[in-house]
Amino acid sequence: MQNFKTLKEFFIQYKWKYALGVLWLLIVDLAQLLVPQILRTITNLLEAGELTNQDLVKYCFYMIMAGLFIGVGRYFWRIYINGTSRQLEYYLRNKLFNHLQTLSTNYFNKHKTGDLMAHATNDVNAVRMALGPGIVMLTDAFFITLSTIYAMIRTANLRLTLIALLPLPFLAFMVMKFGKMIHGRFKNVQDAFSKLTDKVQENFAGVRVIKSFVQEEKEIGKFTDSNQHNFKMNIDLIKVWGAFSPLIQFISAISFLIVIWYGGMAVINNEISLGDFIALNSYIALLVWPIMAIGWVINIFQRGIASMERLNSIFNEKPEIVDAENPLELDNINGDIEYKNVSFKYPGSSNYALKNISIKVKSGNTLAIIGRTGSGKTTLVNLLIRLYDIDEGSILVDGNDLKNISLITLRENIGYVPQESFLFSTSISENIGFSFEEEIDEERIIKASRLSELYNNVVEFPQGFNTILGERGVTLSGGQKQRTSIARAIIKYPGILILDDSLSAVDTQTEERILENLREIMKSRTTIIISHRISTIKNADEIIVLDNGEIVERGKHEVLVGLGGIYKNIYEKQLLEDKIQNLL
Ligand SMILES: Nc1ncnc2c1ncn2[C@@H]1O[C@H](COP(=O)(O)OP(=O)(O)OP(=O)(O)O)[C@@H](O)[C@H]1O
Repeated sequence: MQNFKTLKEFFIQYKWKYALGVLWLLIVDLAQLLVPQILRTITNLLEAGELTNQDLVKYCFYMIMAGLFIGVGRYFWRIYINGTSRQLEYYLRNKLFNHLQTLSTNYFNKHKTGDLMAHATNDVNAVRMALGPGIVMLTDAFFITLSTIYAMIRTANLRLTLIALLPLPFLAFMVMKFGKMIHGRFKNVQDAFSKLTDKVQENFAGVRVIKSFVQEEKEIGKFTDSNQHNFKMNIDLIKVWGAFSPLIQFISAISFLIVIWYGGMAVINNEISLGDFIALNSYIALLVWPIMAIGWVINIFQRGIASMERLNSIFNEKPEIVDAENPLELDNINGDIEYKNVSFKYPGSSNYALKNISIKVKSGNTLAIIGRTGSGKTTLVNLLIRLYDIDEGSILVDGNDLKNISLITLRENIGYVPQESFLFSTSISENIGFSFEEEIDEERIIKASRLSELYNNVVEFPQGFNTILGERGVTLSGGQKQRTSIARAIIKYPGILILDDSLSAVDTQTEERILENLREIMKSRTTIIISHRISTIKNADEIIVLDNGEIVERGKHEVLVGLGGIYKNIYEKQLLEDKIQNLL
């Protein structure tokens, strides 16, 4: 039950709805208890030959009224309890999504998307079941059982009631035994489903790679294994569950048998009337449901607790990157950047991704970064947007330690174009205006798209800027996707613009035009360009060459060519490639 503490706020807010629901449920249960009493009276009158037509009409009317009452009552408890549990589902899913949004990138490196999706669907659902239908069954199991036993004792006698209820302790024992097994197997089912979802998600996301490497068969095989495992875990659960339900029914049927046997004998011996016998039978029939419900309740609560445990482990996860105590809220950032002796290892890694990095970039200047793959270029900019925090050295922006600037100020003032252009499945204009909460002028969208040399392409689409992109923007070419990402970053005129290999899919003439446009708007701002192409970075104010996490060369293009090191090497290779290209 400790696990449900996370939902305290919700319970406080909705306690009256739950209370009303339970109240209606109790009223219905009471009305149900009246029916055997009416039957008993009718039978007794019949047996005594005293039942008149008028009595018959009266008792039938009572039965109809009880039925109506039960029907109306059921409607209300469903609205209050099940309706509130749907509200809980909504609340929990929102809470989960909001919390996940606060977590740092590193959390998403460690946890698979499929797993998180399973939490948001299966686990939330299991908690809803526990706190909706579970509560109904718990109330019923408790209240009907007690009140029915009380009514049985009053109708017949203690001895007969006790004999009829003899199988109950055995039932409780079985329920406990099975409950444990069900809990374990249900957890396995949840895990298997997570893995399956993950496999499906990864396959669909990577469908182009799978097809181009002709790996469909292998992937189908892997999926089948995962599906088979999921199936097996479900079967394992069904096996226990399948034995559990009939066993409970069997045990309750024994109670029936006892009532018929001993009750019949009691009628013969004139210990109880025929009406009492009929009522006892009806009570046992009434008891079957709560006895069954005990099993269900245990099962549903076991599942709910297991799922809440899993959800709590996410809720307990703290974001690694957080604001300082009194963070600086700046109106804007000019773009003076300084890295002072920065060294960095990724969490869990023993190798340095960056070693002793010192850089100074003045606002209005362009810094370019080049180097072999894996040399630390992306890491360098990841630190500037605080996707990770550093332990060694410091980074200053406009003279302030990065950690003291509020994350919102920092990120709102940085325009970041990542290496992989991720676009959302909405229109092009919504993708470009992504950083704005309100809808923005078409003029601004057009201007940003002109600056990123995307405009001419988009106007050729029949729907223009309203063109809806498929998942991951498949309706656009690689270069168009990159330029949409650039438009998305520059539309907010950021103090710092970061292009992480963002022109690699654009031809050199277009690239030249984009850089020219950017030079114009970034005059009083800072630009950081990462590239493998010399043509992209040759006009930068400073170029640094990274190798194995260290700056090995730095300076302007001409200086670096003069050094005769890695930069010159890359430059000459690219010149040669261009010459060969021109010859073809
Ligand atoms: N999340 C991570 N966890 C652990 N190590 C990482 C992580 N991301 C990157 N690395 C490692 O850090 C090093 C630098 O990676 P980085 O992405 O900065 O290289 P890069 O120069 O941008 O490469 P590329 O040109 O291929 O984009 C690499 O050795 C890489 O394996």
